[in-house]
Amino acid sequence: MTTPNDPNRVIVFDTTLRDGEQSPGCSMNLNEKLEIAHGLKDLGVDVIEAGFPIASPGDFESVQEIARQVDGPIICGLARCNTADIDRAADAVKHARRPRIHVFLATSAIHREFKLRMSREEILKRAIDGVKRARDQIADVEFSPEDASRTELDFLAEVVERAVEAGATTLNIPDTVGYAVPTHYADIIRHLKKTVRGIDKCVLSVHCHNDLGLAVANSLAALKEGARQVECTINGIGERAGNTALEEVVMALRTRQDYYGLTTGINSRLLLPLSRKLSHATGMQVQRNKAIVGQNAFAHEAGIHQDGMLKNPNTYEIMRPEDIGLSRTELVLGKHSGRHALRQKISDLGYHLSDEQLNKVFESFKVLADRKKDIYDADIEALADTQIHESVQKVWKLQAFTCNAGTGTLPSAAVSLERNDGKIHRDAALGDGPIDAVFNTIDRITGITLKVVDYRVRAVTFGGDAQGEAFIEAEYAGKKVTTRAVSTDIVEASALAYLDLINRVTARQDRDRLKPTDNVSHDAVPSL
Ligand SMILES: CC(=O)SCCNC(=O)CCNC(=O)[C@H](O)C(C)(C)COP(=O)(O)OP(=O)(O)OC[C@H]1O[C@@H](n2cnc3c(N)ncnc32)[C@H](O)[C@@H]1OP(=O)(O)O
Ligand SMILES: CC(C)C(=O)C(=O)O
Repeated sequence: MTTPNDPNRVIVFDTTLRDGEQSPGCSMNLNEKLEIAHGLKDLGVDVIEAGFPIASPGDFESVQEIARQVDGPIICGLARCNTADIDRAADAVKHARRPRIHVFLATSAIHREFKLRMSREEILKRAIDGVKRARDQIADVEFSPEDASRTELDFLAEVVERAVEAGATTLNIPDTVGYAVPTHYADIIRHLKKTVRGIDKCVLSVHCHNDLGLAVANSLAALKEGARQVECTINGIGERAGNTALEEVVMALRTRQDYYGLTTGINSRLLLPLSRKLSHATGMQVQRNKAIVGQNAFAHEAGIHQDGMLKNPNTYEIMRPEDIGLSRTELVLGKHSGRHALRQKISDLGYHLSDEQLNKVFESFKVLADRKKDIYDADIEALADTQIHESVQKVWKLQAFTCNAGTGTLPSAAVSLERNDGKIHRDAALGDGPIDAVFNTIDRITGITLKVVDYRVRAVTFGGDAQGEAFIEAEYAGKKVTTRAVSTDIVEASALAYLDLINRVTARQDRDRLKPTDNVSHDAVPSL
């Protein structure tokens, strides 16, 4: 039997594989169902409604295999109130260590009149017969008066009482069409608890649909009134707008233990992995802002929130991400973010900018965020690199140069550089061409030799006075760096670009010479 000893322990009845699978586009094959069923067992659900065995040979086989292979939870099969359905369900679940049959019959006037075409008396008889037939085969029988929330209260109480008398061990009160609202649903549960004889011998269960977006709220309201089984599905999948989302109801009970005083047997850290597994199996994506398992559920973009989160996560999070299986909260950078979050991101990316540098990056970040929806780490790196690049102290400045090239002459260059101490350094060298000669001369003056691995020039404007851009990719101490410079003279553009790389290397060497205690933003110097 399923009645837990602890009166505050809620039985989690998962119907992902039955009601969940009824949602269009969510059909699963046998292997997928087995995989989900094992996941549900690991998650710690108490009951797995594995399918509706009469529905198809495939459904029967799935329920049967789950009953055979998944040991731990109660394995349940659904049946209408007729002999064939009940016997088929009994056959499917019989191999489970703890089998259950779930029989249902609609009780509301609209279903009686238009769907079943049965009188109240016929409904009572079919319900009693159904429960008895199930009880004859399996000791654990759940009965559901379908569309209970739209059923006349007195008749609902009568059907439920007769089902108890017939041997039902769990009484489920479905809000089949998601019509209930929390106070109304709580009233129904309270009324049944007060008026139905023998109801205390059964577990009172709730099964809610989300047509008005109230499935979880209604379930919680019923649990507060004394229901002790909640029927739900992973990601809230199910007919139409879905069922009560397991992850939401479980985390609500856990987070608001102070209010409900109820517990479940769920290992909440497996919620996200199972949610993802189900999405993959069904192809049904979880909406980004879905509670608990949505991509945004633990993501913050607003600067004021990010600042609060960095100071103390409790300011804007009521659950810890790791409690649902997420490694950490995400601070998403976007147009609403502030300096605190940007600083954190920049630091996570390995930069150590000064306040002044950060402010400059922040300004360009805001301009970028206005234009761009998603800001990636690479965007932030580019902004930080640009800022660092601009703030590198220029040790060497090009003062003058000449170069010679032509048929029958050796390509040569003479270069004059000014160091930042004001001294002028001059030298000359040969090369494979005039530009190579300029680079060689710069090497001789500065004492640094770069290995150029890529070199390109292109015109960046039009006409005879077009600006030429020189692009250089070079290697120094095993690290690659690129730069570009623009001039109307392509040899000068090349010399400027090369000198820019030399300046970065020099800055890096200077940094290495500085003591760690110096009040300088050392790591702001890009590595070469
Ligand atoms: C609220 C819920 O989620 S209930 C579960 C709903 N899930 C499903 O329906 C999915 C699986 N269903 C199926 O594969 C098919 O509907 C089957 C195999 C069960 C039945 O198929 P069919 O025999 O062709 O009947 P069909 O689905 O067209 O109609 C349902 C019949 O069951 C009857 N019925 C509905 N609920 C019940 C019930 N709880 N007890 C007895 N009979 C019922 C209907 O009145 C109708 O009977 P009728 O043929 O005499 O008019
Ligand atoms: C079979 C019952 C419990 C059902 O799925 C519903 O009423 O929604």
